[in-house]
Amino acid sequence: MALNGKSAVVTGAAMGIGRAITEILLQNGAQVALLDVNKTAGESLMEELNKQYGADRTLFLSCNVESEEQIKAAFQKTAETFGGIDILCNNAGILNESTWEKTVSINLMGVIRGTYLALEHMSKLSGGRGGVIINTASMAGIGPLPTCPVYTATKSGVVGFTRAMATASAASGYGIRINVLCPGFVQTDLMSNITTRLGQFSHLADLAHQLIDKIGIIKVSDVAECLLELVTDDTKNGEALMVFEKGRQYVNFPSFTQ
Ligand SMILES: NC(=O)C1=CN([C@@H]2O[C@H](COP(=O)(O)OP(=O)(O)OC[C@H]3O[C@@H](n4cnc5c(N)ncnc54)[C@H](O)[C@@H]3O)[C@@H](O)[C@H]2O)C=CC1
Ligand SMILES: CCCCC/C=C\C=C\C(=O)C/C=C\C/C=C\CCCC(=O)O
Repeated sequence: MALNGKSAVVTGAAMGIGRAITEILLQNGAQVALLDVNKTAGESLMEELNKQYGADRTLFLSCNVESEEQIKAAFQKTAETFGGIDILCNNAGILNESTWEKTVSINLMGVIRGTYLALEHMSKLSGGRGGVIINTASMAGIGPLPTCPVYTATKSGVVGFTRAMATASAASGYGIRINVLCPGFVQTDLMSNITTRLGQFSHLADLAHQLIDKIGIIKVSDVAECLLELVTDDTKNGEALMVFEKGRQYVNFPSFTQ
């Protein structure tokens, strides 16, 4: 899919990986609605991007992915402003093992809420143009991160949801491809001051550091380049793409259908 003139929505767009995703979509010609719960950071980023890409290319919408109502309103506003929705990046996420119900609500339920509400705008069965949905999971969703069992569970959930929805979409004729990004450690705010957010597992922080030494830390731009591949390559549906210091790798899952 070529991105020129396409309309995209990115959740958790104000900083970190979401910001890098927003920038790569803009660089490739898309119009982007930035959804984030952090109004100050979101509005200031939109001002910066407006100067760089032109005022008609971005739209900041204050939106908490825990709220169905707020997502619905944000998608409606995006569709009215840009004339539809072609790309959704469900990226917003947190890591907090102490407030674990909130972690589930944002990381897993937020992705499901966003996807289901987007179908109303994107699915060819409900008058949409089809398109692509990319969910941000983590390598933690493939192999466990022992310091963060609930975070790991949400990311495994996002991988499973994406793969099942991708097959459901193809079998139903939605015209939407759905893929999942699985980054390793990425230099963002989520990685800093993490020890308190590991809750009852903070004593295991050394295990995480050993993993970091093993797989390295990458830049947000490395993740954004993988997103671009998953969005633009029309052959990719139901794929999980890992990205870490050694490079990128599609996950080979066992197949039970042959
Ligand atoms: N940084 C890392 O090492 C990795 C991060 N990830 C995932 O990438 C995604 C983005 O994380 P980062 O950029 O690292 O984090 P970050 O903390 O730098 O940025 C997260 C953004 O999401 C927004 N956000 C948080 N809760 C929200 C909510 N309820 N509704 C709307 N927006 C909300 C924040 O305001 C912020 O702008 C997350 O899903 C995270 O789990 C995956 C693998 C590794
Ligand atoms: C192959 C096994 C799983 C590898 C998981 C790799 C990376 C996942 C990263 C994330 O999704 C989230 C980022 C940070 C994780 C949390 C703890 C790191 C602790 C760092 C610290 O204490 O400074």
